Amino acid sequence: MNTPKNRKKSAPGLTQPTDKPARGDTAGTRSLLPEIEMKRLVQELEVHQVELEMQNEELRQTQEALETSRNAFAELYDFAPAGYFSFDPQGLVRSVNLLGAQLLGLEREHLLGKPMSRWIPDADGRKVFSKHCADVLRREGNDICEIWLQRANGMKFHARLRSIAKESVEGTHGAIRSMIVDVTEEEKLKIALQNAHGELEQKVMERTRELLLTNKRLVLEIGVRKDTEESLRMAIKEIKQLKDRLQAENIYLQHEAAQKFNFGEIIGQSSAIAHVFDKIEQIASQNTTVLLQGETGCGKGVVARAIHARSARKDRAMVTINCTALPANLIESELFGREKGAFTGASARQMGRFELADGGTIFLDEIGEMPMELQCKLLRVIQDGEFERLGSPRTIKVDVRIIAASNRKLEEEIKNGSFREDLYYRLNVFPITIPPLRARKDDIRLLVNFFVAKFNKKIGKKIETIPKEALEALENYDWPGNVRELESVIERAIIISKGPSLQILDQFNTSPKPSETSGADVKALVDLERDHIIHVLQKTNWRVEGKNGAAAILDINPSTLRARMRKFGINRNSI
Ligand SMILES: Nc1ncnc2c1ncn2[C@@H]1O[C@H](COP(=O)(O)OP(=O)(O)OP(=O)(O)O)[C@@H](O)[C@H]1O
Repeated sequence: MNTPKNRKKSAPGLTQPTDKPARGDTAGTRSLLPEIEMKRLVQELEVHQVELEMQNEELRQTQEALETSRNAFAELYDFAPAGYFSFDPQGLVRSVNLLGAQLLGLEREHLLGKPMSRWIPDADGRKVFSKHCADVLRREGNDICEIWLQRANGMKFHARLRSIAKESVEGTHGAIRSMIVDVTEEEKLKIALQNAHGELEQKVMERTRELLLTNKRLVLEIGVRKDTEESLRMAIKEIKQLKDRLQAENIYLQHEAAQKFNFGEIIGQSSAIAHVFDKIEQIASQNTTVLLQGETGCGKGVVARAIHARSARKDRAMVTINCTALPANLIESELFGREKGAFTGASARQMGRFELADGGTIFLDEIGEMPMELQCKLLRVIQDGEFERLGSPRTIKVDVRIIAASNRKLEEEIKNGSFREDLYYRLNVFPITIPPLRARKDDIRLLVNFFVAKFNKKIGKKIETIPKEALEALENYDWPGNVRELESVIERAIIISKGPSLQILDQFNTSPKPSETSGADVKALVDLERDHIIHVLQKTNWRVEGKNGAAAILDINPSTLRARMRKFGINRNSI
């Protein structure tokens, strides 16, 4: 900015030198100051004048800028988003912006100089306001209060006042400037929020109460369940005990039933077979040699197995030797074993059946068929438990229980000279005679049922009934082949039966019955067998083996047929 001093230096050209005396100058003054001095003064005056004019201009511009700024401020003030009020210490409105007047629904001039309390509808609010003003003035700081205000149209709104004290100048009491905002919506939201919060809390409390109750119930239920579980466990234990007892009873009953109707695998309820059962019971646990006698197929094999199964040797083997099934020249090596090269064809060392049966039982089936020379060796084994393998001088000692069986009357064989008497007495320590099936007809029905069940299972049939006539026919038949024959008849019938009823196609020849006790009749039966074998052999031109051989026609093994032939002394030359 140009200071007057500067301007004095920088604008010398502005001064207009003049020779004329200054206006108003008296003649006396002119006479006092030299003219040159006068001119200089005039020049200076002119410079001052110019400077004043410039300063005037500057002032005017500053005033204009001030006016513009004031207008802008007034606009800002009027249209600010809050009501601006200033009050004197008594609460009279000194100034208010446009929005402030609009908040109260009035023209600005109707507010100025009026007490603010006029628009505070309630006495409490008025108290709050005057206290607020006093506090603001006293603290000369920022303070907030909330009161209800009432518009000119009577509508109330919730107002928030944020006030500040205006410094008092000397001699004045200062003033309060307040910004007033309508917070009705905000308050409503706040209340709604508070209500929602309250509701939420209420709900949480209710839910918590419910959960606590549920929890309590659950705890009770768990207790009840635990009790139930405990009683269930007890019940299961009791059931198990009952089951065990039932099973035991069942086993006992089954045992009873077995005792009553069968004996292990031996089926029968007749008094004749019951007598056999008693004998088995008596002798099974002993080491005694047993001689089983009875017709072919009557069950000597099953009785031998029953004795072994009830003996202390049951866990060791029962070795069976069918003396008819073995060729005469092999019986010895089969029984006692052989060393390699003991005879032509003995390519390897072989253990005999007596050695195999060591600790167990040996069942010598069809003992009557045993060649005389071997009977002696057998006697030695029975007496001393000793023998030698074929081709070996070494004596072997064994512990074997002997059960022998014969379908021939051995006493007769002794008489015929085909069986050693001493061996017979050694074997006949405990004889058991198994009655033929015709002597125990009471067992037939039971045996039929047993075989039907057995072959149903084996063949996969479902035979459920046996016609009365069929049963009667079976009961009336004499069964020369005994139980084996009955078993074959039932197996055949099951195979051919269609549907659930048993069909028996076999024709049973019920020729006059031989007396069961007569020894002569038994002999007659043997003779019948001998005659029949001779008859068949003659028909086949003495061919034993092969498709059209006598063995095939008789439905027996060729070695069995040969044994029978030996037994009956049948040979082509002698007939
Ligand atoms: N009481 C029975 N209960 C059930 N099955 C029996 C009975 N008796 C015999 N059997 C059966 O009959 C068939 C012949 O029995 P087993 O071989 O014991 O007779 P066996 O008298 O030894 O005959 P063989 O003198 O020809 O050697 C076998 O299948 C056997 O299971």
